[in-house]
Amino acid sequence: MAFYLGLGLSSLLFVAIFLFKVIIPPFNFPRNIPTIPFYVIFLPSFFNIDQTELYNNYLKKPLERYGAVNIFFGSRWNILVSKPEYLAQIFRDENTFAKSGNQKKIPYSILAAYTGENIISAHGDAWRTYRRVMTNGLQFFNEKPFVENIQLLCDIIEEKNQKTQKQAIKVSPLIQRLALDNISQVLLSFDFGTLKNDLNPLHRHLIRIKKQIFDPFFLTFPFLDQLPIPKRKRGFEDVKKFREILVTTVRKQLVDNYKFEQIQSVSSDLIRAHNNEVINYKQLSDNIVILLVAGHENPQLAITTALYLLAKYEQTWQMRIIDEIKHINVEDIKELATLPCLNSFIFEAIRFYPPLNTIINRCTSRKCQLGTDIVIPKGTYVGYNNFGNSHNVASWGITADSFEPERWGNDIETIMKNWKIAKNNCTLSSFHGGRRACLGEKLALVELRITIAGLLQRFHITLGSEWDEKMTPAGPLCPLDLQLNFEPRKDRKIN
Ligand code: HEM
Repeated sequence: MAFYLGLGLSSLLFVAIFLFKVIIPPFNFPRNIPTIPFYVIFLPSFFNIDQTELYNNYLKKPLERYGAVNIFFGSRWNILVSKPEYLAQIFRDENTFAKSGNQKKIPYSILAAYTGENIISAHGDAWRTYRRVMTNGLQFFNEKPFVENIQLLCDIIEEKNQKTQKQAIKVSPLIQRLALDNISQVLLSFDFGTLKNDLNPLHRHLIRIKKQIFDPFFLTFPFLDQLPIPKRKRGFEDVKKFREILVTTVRKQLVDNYKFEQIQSVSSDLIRAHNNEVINYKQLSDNIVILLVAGHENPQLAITTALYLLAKYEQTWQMRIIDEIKHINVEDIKELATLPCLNSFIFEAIRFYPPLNTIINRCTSRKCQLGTDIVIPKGTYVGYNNFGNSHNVASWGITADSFEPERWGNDIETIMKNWKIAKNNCTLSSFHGGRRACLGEKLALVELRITIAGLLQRFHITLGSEWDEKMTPAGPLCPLDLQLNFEPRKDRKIN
């Protein structure tokens, strides 16, 4: 009897401590910024609201007024920032706001097993080494596969149109195939091959892993990955196998074909660094995986969003861009980079719906002060909200919530200058900023330009009539299950 009473009491105590930790931020968290009620982050799991609605209803007011809030996210209390001055300070002071990715934050999770410690998540010497090895290959690449793959995708769309008598097409799976083939060919020296065969085993393996990783319940409570749950155990096995197959494929392509000695690419640079013992096998694998993950997922989100906005503004921006691109060669990436409507549209799409919305992966290495008066204890996770930052009225004026590519300027020089200014003063943080700025920005922009131009030369795009206009409820930001009509253009350009 006494045993059961003791067990009951300790269970109650455990639940009470657990609830206390979830409901109230730690006592040493700043009191001069608002605390978002803990349940807010769970709302999209129970109600049909997307993350832009969640932001507008629960975060916008406090964030725009105070620039920072206490928020419960990913099993812990964090400080979330959206004021450009605070972001600039965080990006500048790498030592105090130290990168601390999933491998440190939730080392026991499937997510951490998947991507490990890589160029995006690492801090200090390891990060500097990765950056030295990988920067060159991420800046100089052969973009030809982007051109070939967009033609393959257009052929698939035409085939689907014929089979389904022009019903609206589900876009996300197609863009995922495009983005995977693009990045594997351009950065990793092999062809994922999903545009030619969407049932290929590596692709099916990846789809399975993505489902396990982005399971909203386990994303919210990652500590559960420590329990012997059969479904999650299978997830760990899947991740292990996928990493092995991926790294073996890349090495085989490069080393067995004796190509890597002659090739200058990010994957051959990584293999050379491994052969020269600059990095070990785990570091090689972690970075190959992150090239595939960041290299396909982020462009996939940005392309999906861009297609949605092209369809939504079909009578204005789509027409203007068609006018610009209808006679040009999609291979001519220099010319694509000079087109005002195409480029201002892409920049506005990335401002309007930043593909990576909430990023919380910095941990304070000492007690510090954000701005003039927000005192943050040591060991606190600090992150930023990109959607909030790029919709902030103080930075973007009263049209912050309107989609207006013209805000970037009318001529390409002004557009490029404004893009740079917005990144430098941190009013736009979609590609991060400072020393840890995204190394794939140039590649992603080239891919977006080629993809949009290639598609618009062959199709007029409209929103599927049945599609419910919603963004994703949590995690990466893009239209949810987007469906579009692709009407073949009569004045199609033959390249
Ligand atoms: C539209 C597409 C993209 C967006 C919006 C984007 C955004 C970002 C963001 C927000 C970060 C900081 C992440 C963090 O702190 O956790 C980042 C870092 C990074 N991104 Fe991208 N990214 C894109 C495409 C790419 C591509 C195609 C690659 C190629 C592999 C890439 C490679 C990287 C790398 C290597 C870093 C780490 C830089 C460092 O910390 O030194 N990104 N990106």
